[in-house]
Amino acid sequence: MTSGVEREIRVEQEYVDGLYGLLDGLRKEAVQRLEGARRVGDREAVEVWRAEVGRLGGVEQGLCFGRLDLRDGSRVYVGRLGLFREDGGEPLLVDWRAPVARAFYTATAADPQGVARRRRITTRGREVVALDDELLGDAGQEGLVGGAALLAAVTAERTGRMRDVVTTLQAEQDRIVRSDASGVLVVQGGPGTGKTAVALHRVAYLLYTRPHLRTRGVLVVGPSRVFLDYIGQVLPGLGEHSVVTATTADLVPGVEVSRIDPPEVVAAKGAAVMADRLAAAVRDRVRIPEHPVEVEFEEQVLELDPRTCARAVRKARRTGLPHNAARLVFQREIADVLAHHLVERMEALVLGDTGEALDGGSPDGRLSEADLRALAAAGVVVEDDDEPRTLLDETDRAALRDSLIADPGIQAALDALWPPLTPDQVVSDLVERVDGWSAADVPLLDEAAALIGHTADLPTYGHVVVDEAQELSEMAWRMLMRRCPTRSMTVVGDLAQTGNPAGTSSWDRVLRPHVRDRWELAELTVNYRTPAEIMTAAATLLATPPPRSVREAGETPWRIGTTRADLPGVVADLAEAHTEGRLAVIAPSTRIEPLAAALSLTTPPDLTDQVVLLTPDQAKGLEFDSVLIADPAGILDATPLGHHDLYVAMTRATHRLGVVHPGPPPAALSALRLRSG
Ligand SMILES: Nc1ncnc2c1ncn2[C@@H]1O[C@H](COP(=O)(O)OP(=O)(O)OP(=O)(O)O)[C@@H](O)[C@H]1O
Repeated sequence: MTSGVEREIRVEQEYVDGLYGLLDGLRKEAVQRLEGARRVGDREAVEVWRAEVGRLGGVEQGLCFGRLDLRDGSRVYVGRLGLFREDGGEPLLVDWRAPVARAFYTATAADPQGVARRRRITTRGREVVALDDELLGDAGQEGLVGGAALLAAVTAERTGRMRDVVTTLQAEQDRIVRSDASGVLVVQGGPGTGKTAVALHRVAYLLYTRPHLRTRGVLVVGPSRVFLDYIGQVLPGLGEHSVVTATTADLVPGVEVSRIDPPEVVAAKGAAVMADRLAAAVRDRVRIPEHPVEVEFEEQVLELDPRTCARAVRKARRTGLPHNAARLVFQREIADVLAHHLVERMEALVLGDTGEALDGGSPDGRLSEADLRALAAAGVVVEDDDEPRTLLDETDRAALRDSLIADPGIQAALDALWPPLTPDQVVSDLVERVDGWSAADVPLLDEAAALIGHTADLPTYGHVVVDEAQELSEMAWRMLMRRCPTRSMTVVGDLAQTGNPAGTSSWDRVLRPHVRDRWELAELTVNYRTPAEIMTAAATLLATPPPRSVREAGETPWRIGTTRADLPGVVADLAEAHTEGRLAVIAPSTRIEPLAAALSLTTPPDLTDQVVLLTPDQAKGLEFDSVLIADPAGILDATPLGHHDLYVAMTRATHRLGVVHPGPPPAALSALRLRSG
């Protein structure tokens, strides 16, 4: 028996060696081509080959992880990228995203899809260390695909960095990854159901199947920089390096977020009505004078009357252009009228009703010095002969208008009516800017930028992924939609985890205004992270049942009571005694400082540390072997959605959960096992 397995491992090792040999050959060639392109200064080729070197470099671990033996006798090896014989013939390794590889994730005994055997190949480095076969000949067994490999993956100790799940992607996840939805695909699922994993694998899939996205760009939006670092290795491991990651606060360049708003202010700033208020603030900056305004141009006094201004404002607004661009239309309109007055006045000076030359400003019938200067300023050349020029043609009038606009005095008068604006000015009209901006101000600044036309350096993307999407305010959605003109998006989140007072409780409500019916919902139902015991404890915080856990961990969550004063000391002792894997201490923001001191920890956290200290907000999307909640009542009371925050905190654990509560425990946690000191 053993020798049979060993023999099989040897056979696979030989095959896998061949694949790595091919990979090495491709890498060598890519490096040479990159160097060649650099030598000749071909920047385009440098980009292409640099990307290729990155792609080939990223797939070293687990290059080949599966084999399908099909009923027709053929065999398909599945891996992180496609590899072909040097003569370009049959594929030796099929990219997991290719249609033929799909059965690796979705074939079951009940629906074998032509597969007789599915083999999982586990490698360490380049060495094949284990094989795991499933025979799909006999109907009857349903459920999770690749049970042993999956269990090994979900119980493995965490490293502080998310791994890809390409070898154990489950059928319900695969369906979402390969969905051909072209509008907005919403993936709703409870904690640990693999939403983040699925979203990232879908990005890799879309880049493979829709190559134009490589040029149009893909943006992944996550809740924090810490989270983006946490997921940062997943796409490179799938051979994809070209994706941009950002928090919503990063989406407006040059804005430094330096303060935190109270919950009610966050809610108010996030509401869609702010868009109307910003638009009104921009409109209100335009002023129509009540009385005629006198302006001077080359010693001539001209008058700007309210009706002319009102007409120019109407005309500029009718263009639908953003404020700063419409301002130029306004200026042209006014300058046209002023130029017209000026021309009339000059011509009246030199022409009579019959069109004959009259004695004008100077005794000899010539234009006065000031007139000549006005015309010269406009670029109109008046010949210095005895015959005064009688008519100004269109070109002259245009030149006169340009000179009027360029004149500092006129410019100042026009700016007083229709001022050029910056986003900061507009937002400062509406919100109190005490010392710097808050995260909730960023979508307002972006909205203002759109209203005034300050959007030149803001990139757009062909596809946008939004993680923890339940946290986005209506204003943040408006900002994201501006980054994605095609509205091709993958939106993943859990309405039961919404902690942001401006976040959502309905996908339809936030999406419909932008895409109407062009969004569809997919759901994930199995929790791969949090063991059943912990989910049962956390479920007391919810009105609806949580997702089914894929496993029990055998460790019952516990609680310890303490006093307010002793909390940091008790938590520090527990953290010190902790030896198994990574531990997250999750506490309300008011407790972070004393806890950081007691635990000698720094903030912001480094997730690869053995112990980290986080607020529930910072813990969103992350996971740890063990979680210690310090002051659950403090979390519950901190915001109107405190019960969601506590639920998020409790569901970060892959193995162990403890709760330290000063005073009596919150009712929802009172049934937890009481642990002695
Ligand atoms: N098919 C799978 N095979 C192995 N591990 C998986 C699979 N799906 C999910 N996981 C693991 O489960 C954990 C949770 O996944 P993920 O973070 O994507 O969940 P989530 O739905 O985004 O959770 P949350 O809403 O709590 O942020 C991760 O460690 C992930 O690697």
